Amino acid sequence: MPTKILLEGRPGVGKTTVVRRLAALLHTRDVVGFTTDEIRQGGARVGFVLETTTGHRAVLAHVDFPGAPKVGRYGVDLGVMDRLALPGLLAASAEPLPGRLVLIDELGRMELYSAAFREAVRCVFETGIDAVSTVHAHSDPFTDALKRRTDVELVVVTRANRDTLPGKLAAQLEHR
Ligand SMILES: Nc1ncnc2c1ncn2[C@@H]1O[C@H](COP(=O)(O)OP(=O)(O)OP(=O)(O)O)[C@@H](O)[C@H]1O
Repeated sequence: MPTKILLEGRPGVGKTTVVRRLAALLHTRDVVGFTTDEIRQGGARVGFVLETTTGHRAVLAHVDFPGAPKVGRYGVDLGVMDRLALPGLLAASAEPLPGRLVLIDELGRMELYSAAFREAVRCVFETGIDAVSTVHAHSDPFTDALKRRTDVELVVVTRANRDTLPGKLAAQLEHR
């Protein structure tokens, strides 16, 4: 049975750091997916950049982007989800090769504005592929349904466990 792990955490608790460290520890896995990180300017957060595991980067959201959609102060460029985030997820679920692992950071309000992304995530969770995804702690019908799935392990990321989680998860995912 494939391993599906959701890493839930409050904003800024360290979810992206956990999945980046995890990816660096996964020597036997072919990791496909993306992470999102904040862009800071003069100490203030001004946007978010999306980076694929293959090294492609683009600004997903920025205070200077007009939107729509807008999430808080940020205009979101949904084209970035289509161009960068989706192809890897769709390819991985279409052909769930042995050793492949999907990494998604994160299932958050900005990313979930894309209906195509939601559909790609649904495919990943329906297919027999291992997946690790970070997820916001907000209540939301799409992510609430994923969290309720009996085949999903929901792990809450806290300041107390964020340093040990990458190693624990790597051990779980490498010994297969
Ligand atoms: N294990 C850690 N030890 C020390 N600092 C950390 C650790 N993990 C994260 N941080 C710091 O906390 C901040 C937020 O980390 P990170 O971006 O990983 O959190 P996040 O939960 O993904 O945030 P967001 O909700 O904005 O996506 C960063 O400045 C990061 O350097």
